[in-house]
Amino acid sequence: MLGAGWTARGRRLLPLACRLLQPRPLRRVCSSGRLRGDSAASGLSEAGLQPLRDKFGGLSVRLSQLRSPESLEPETFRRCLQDSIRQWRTEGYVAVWLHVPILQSRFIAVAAEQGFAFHHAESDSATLTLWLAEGHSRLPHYATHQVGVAGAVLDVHTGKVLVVQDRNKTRNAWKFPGGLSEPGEDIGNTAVREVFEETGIKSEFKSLLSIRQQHRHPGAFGKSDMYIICRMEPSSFKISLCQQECLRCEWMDLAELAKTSDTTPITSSIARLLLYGYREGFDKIDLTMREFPSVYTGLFYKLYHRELPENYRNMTG
Ligand SMILES: NC(=O)C1=CN([C@@H]2O[C@H](COP(=O)(O)OP(=O)(O)OC[C@H]3O[C@@H](n4cnc5c(N)ncnc54)[C@H](O)[C@@H]3O)[C@@H](O)[C@H]2O)C=CC1
Ligand SMILES: [Mg+2]
Repeated sequence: MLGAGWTARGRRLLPLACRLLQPRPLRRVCSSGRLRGDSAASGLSEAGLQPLRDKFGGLSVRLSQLRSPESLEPETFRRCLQDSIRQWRTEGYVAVWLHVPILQSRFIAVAAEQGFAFHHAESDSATLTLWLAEGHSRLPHYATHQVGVAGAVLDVHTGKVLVVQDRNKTRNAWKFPGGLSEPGEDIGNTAVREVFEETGIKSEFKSLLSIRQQHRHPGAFGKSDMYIICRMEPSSFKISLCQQECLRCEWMDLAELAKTSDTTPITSSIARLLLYGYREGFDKIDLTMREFPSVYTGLFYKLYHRELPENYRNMTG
C-alpha cells in the first residue's frame, strides 16, 4: 500500500520513478556510458533520468533529471532506491554516485538511511556515494587541501623585501603578503593578486621558493593547508595598505628580516633562503615554471622544478 502522503500525480509516477531507479545490466551500456536496452530503458529516456556507468564499474544517478521531482514522495524514493541497490549489487556495480540538487535535499536523508554518505557539496548540489563492492571503498576523497600563496617581493636594487603584519592575528609578526588561492587560479597569479590587494604593490611572479604542508589546519575547516611562497619582482613601489586585512606594511631590509625574531619560523627560513639566492644567484633557490599541453585536450598545465641545464633539457634518442 502507498503512504497517506501519496498524491494522485505521484501515484501515476510510481512505476516511472521505480523504473528510473532500476539498474541496467552492465552489458547494456552504450558507448556514451548511458544504460540502454528494453522498454524500461525507454521509460528512463522518456523521463530524462538515465543512470550512467563509469569506467570503474560505478553508476551515476542525477536527480536533476527527474521531470517532476515535487511529485516523488520520499517514501517512494526510499523503496525504489532500496530495490535498485539490491539489484545493482547483484549485477556487480561497484559504487553509486548520487547527485542531488539543493532543492531536492529531502532525498538526501532517505539516501543516507540506505548507507549513502556525502562525498562533497558545492553551491547548489550535493554528491553522495555508496560503495557496493566487497571490502573498503576505493572511491577517491574530495579535496583534501586548501592552498594559500604568499609573495616574497624583493627589490633587487635596494635589497628590501615587502612585509606585512596581518590584522586579526594573535601575534603581530612580520610576514609576506598573501592569501588563499581561488578555484582555477594559477599559483603565481594568486601571489600577484594577493600582494596587490593587501599592499597596492604590483609585482611579477619569478619562481616558487617553498611549500609548507599543515594537517588539520583550523583555518581550512579541518582540512590540510598548503602554503606556498613565491619569489616576486616589484614593478611599483608605493605602498597602499589594505586596512581591512593588514595592520602594517613596509619595505624591510632582507638581511634584517632574516635576523629578526619578530617574525614566524616560515618567514624567517624563507627570508634566509631568499638572502642566499640574492647573494649567490637565484638559480640556487628557484623552482621555475614551464607550461605544457595537458593530456586533457585543450588544457595546459604548469610544471615547477629546478632549472635544467640546456643539454639535459633537450635530450633525444
Ligand atoms: N607566514 C605565516 O606564518 C602564515 C601563513 N599563513 C597561510 O596563509 C594562507 C592564508 O592566508 P590569509 O592571509 O589568512 O588569507 P587571505 O589573505 O585570503 O585572507 C582571508 C580573509 O578572510 C577573512 N576571514 C577568514 N575567516 C573568516 C571568517 N570566518 N569570517 C569572516 N571573514 C573571515 C579574513 O579576515 C581575511 O580578510 C594559508 O595558507 C595559511 O596557512 C597564514 C598566516 C601566517
Ligand atoms: Mg592575507
